[in-house]
Order: sequence, then C-alpha cells, then structure tokens
Amino acid sequence: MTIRENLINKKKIVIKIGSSSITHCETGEIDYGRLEKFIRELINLKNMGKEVVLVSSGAIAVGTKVMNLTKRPSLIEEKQAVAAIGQANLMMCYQKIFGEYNQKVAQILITKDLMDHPVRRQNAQNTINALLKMGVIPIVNENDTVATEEIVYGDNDTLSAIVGSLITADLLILLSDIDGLYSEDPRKNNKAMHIPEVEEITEEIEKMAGGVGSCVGTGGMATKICAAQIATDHGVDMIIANAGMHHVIGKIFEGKPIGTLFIAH
Ligand SMILES: Nc1ncnc2c1ncn2[C@@H]1O[C@H](COP(=O)(O)OP(=O)(O)O)[C@@H](O)[C@H]1O
Ligand SMILES: N[C@@H](CCC(=O)OP(=O)(O)O)C(=O)O
Repeated sequence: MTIRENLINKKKIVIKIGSSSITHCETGEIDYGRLEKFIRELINLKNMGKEVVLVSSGAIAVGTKVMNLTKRPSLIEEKQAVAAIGQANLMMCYQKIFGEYNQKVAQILITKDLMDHPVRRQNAQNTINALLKMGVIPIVNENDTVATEEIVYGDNDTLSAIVGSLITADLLILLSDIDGLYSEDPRKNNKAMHIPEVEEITEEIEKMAGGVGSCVGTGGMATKICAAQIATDHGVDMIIANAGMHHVIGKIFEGKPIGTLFIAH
C-alpha cells in the first residue's frame, strides 16, 4: 500500500478552510455553493466512521461584509470587532447547513498560547475529544478578541496544526485556493513546478513559500509550511489541497495524488 492509499485508514481528521475558499473573491460574499459541497464532504467523512474537526477562518471576511464595509478595516481593534460580528454569522451559516443533514456542530475559540498552559491545554483537549465522542463536529477559530497575533500574521494555518497535535490527529488537511506547494508562487511565475510530496521541510522548501496571493487570504504559503513543520513534528501527516477541486476530500481518501502531502516523521 502506498502512503497515499493508506490515507483511507486515517481516523481522526482536522480540516482547515481559509477565508479565500469560503468567499467570492470579487464580492467578498460567502460562496454558499462551495460551502455546501464542502460540508457534504465533511458529513460523508463522518459517515465513513471518521472523527472530523473543522478549523474555519472567515470571521473577518464575513464581518466586513455584514457591516457593508468596502474593505477589511486597517485598525487592529476594528478587525477584532468585525471578527466578533463575522464569527457569529459564520457559525449561523455552518449550523444551518450542517443542520440540514442533522449534524450537530460546536464552536471552539482558542488561542495558540494554549500550548504553553498545561491546564488550559488539557481542558481544550478534553472538550474537543468529548465533542467527538458525542458525534459533534467542533468548528475551531482563533479567539480574535483576546489574541491579535493571527490577525496580524494571518495564521489559522498554524492554529490548525496546533489543534492537530493537541488531539493527536492522524491527518491535517489545509484547503486553500491553490492545489498545494509550488517551487515558487505560481501567481507570480507560471513556470513554477508543483511539489506532490515533501518528506522533510528543508531550507529549500521554506524558501519556496511566498506570501498571500488572493484578496482575502492572509499568511500565504509561508504559514502553511510553518503548520506542516508543527504537524509533522507531532506525527501528523498534512496535505495542502485546492478547496475548489470537485470532491477534493473524497479524492484525498481515494488515494489520488492531489495537492502536496507532507509526511510525518
Ligand atoms: N510556493 C508557493 N506555492 C503555492 N502558493 C504560493 C506559494 N507562495 C505563495 N503562494 C500563495 O499562497 C496563497 C495561498 O495562501 P492564502 O492566500 O493565505 O490562502 P488561505 O486563505 O487559503 O489560507 C496562494 O494563492 C498563492 O498565491
Ligand atoms: N481568525 C481570523 C483569521 C484570518 C486568517 O487566518 O485567514 P486565512 O488566511 O484565510 O486562514 C478570521 O477568521 O478571519
């Protein structure tokens, strides 16, 4: 069995979706078509007997739209405010669509420094594991009210790797607006080559990763490589794949060679 074929045996899965994948780039509005298909795939994974945790960005993107702003606010406290507005709206959308399939969801807001506080860390781990035992899909985002790090650096990628290691997941999937890692940003050089597999995150790999390419995403490829480092160091395989690909999650579990697979040590 190849490493790809073996993905079907992964049980505990963390899936992160970025702002750029849940909103229309031109208008900033939620892309309900994409979101519904994505949610159906998550429910299908659960129906296959897997435990699923969703890490979703999009609070700022959605809040910006709710407040009829033409662009993301530039002041940090205003970003935090629209994140608070957008997070409630985002959860309402998730609850509504998951609810159509009778799937219960829960909101988990955490900060990365959780890992430095053993008691909080244990509490978060216990809560997520208890939700999974109840058959609920936890939906995680950073608590943007108390932490500004992520808003500045755009780092839900790292957050999802932290969640993966916290609950000792078997696989982390980062869904983005691009089908994995390229030798350089393909939006800047159309001759950039796709990298299907990474066994070790070398300096060369780190150098490939550039910044953000879309209008709403933050962090770009650099934070995804950072996430891959955390995940693989904790024994969690990670895949970066394109959220826009038809049945992307199904294809990953069929062992199809899509996206970039970072192999855990
Ligand atoms: N080496 C690279 N390979 C692939 N994409 C890259 C690379 N360097 C920079 N990028 C950019 O990273 C973007 C994805 O990151 P980001 O916009 O933060 O998305 P998300 O909202 O999904 O987190 C791509 O659209 C691409 O333009
Ligand atoms: N917590 C913020 C994070 C923004 C963020 O990291 O976005 P992304 O680059 O789309 O993963 C939000 O939900 O808007």
